[in-house]
Amino acid sequence: MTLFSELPISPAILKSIKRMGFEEATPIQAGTIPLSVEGRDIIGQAQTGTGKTAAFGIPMLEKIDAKSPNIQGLIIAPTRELAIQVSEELYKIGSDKRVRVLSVYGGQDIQRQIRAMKKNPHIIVGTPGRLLDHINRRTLKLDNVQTLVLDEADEMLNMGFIDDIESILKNVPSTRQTLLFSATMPGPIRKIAERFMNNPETVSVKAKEMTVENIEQFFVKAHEREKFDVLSRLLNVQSPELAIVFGRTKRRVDELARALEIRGYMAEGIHGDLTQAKRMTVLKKFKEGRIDVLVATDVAARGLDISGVTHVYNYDIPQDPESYVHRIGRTGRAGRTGMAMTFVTPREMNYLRVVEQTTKKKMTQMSPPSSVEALEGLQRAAVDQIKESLEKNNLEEYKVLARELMNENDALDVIAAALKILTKEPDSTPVDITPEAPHQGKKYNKSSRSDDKKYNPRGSGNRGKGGAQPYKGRQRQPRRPSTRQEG
Ligand SMILES: Nc1ncnc2c1ncn2[C@@H]1O[C@H](COP(=O)(O)OP(=O)(O)OP(=O)(O)O)[C@@H](O)[C@H]1O
Ligand SMILES: [Mg+2]
Repeated sequence: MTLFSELPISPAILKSIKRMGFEEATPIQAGTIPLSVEGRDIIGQAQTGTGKTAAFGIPMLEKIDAKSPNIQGLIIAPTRELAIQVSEELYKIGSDKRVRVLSVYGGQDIQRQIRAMKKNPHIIVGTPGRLLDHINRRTLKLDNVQTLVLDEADEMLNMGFIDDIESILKNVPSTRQTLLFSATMPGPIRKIAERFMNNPETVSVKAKEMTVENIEQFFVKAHEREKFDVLSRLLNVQSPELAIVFGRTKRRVDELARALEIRGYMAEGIHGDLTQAKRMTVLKKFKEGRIDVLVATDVAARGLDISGVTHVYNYDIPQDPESYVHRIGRTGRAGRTGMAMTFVTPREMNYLRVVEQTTKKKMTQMSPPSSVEALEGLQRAAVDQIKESLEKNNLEEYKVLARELMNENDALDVIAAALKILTKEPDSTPVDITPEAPHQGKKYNKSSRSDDKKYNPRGSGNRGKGGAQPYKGRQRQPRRPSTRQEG
């Protein structure tokens, strides 16, 4: 156990960390902060939700000269929401030191960002596309950058992003310190990473499994046509506080969100084709609990830290084992517990085993709940509501009427009636979901991209993305034209 006070951290930053409620450093923080403060290049790998942001953020903030007007730190993140989140966390850690942090990302007014740039931020957190845009407009000067971080490094160095990263790096001094962090770091990507680094030290928090122990992992066998009913029943039985449902394509996400809404769930979708304003409102509503099911593509798989996510459902099995690790890692963060359910069609069973081999963790088979169990789940939720109300103990105004009901009826009947009214009985309104072809595990290839990435003409990694076609056996999916890259 290491306390933050035992690490080489200055008083101003310690003060901010303390205010955030952190006392003990997590293993990745204890393992990398001293090395990083010394100036070493680091590849840091540790499980999801174990504090990698502060692990790279604290040493970067340590080195900032808050009196200088220059940009001294650059962090590149794969999605806009993650760039925002990382900049918020760094702002908090650096607030007593008065470090200025700015996030720049696509979908936001560029003029506004240019104005913000004139206020001399010390640290920029950005997505690759928008960073390049600023570099090309000469509105971003990176010659004084001393620390560079690639958050979700393996994703950033994957085919879809590598060219942009290389172009950005040409504008950063080669004397910089480079820090790469992720929960996953496949071998071939580590090789690419080393090209950008100077004698890097790898700090990998040793764990038996790649996934976090306190996430219970299940798989549910279901045919494509059964998946939606299985999902509704699971939601009814498990009544998550907040749940994320991952689907393979944007269309899938739209259809699922709509279908869940029709069946009476508070659900909305998020994916790369929505406007940035919409993406942000959906995420805000989810964080505030105004919706409790977020349906998402892999755009929400990496890095997002939303407290209260108790359940992750992989409605479609992820494209690669890394995506599995990151998706389920949206729950079970910072020591909390969580549950992950992966839907698998009979033909995807072999691929499920590939995922298990990579994560070194077996998933437990769960049988889909019956309609009776689903109803019981909903009834239990109603009972919980009553118990909660009893605890609040503010029922005085209802007691006169309650007494009246009890005088005229049997008490058990009265309670049963109240329960029946409170129970949100299962809804079977028909919904329309276009079937997807199964994941073709055998042809599994590391260059598989999530739907929000640039189309990669070199790889064969576009399987499963032509989900618009009704399932026609083993037919190859049509090639998908280039999609806009996250900017
Ligand atoms: N030392 C600490 N003590 C308590 N909480 C912490 C500590 N460090 C970080 N946290 C909190 O833990 C949560 C997860 O941290 P963070 O998002 O940095 O994880 P991560 O390792 O980057 O995960 P991912 O791989 O999913 O990106 C955050 O809410 C963060 O504020
Ligand atoms: Mg992270």
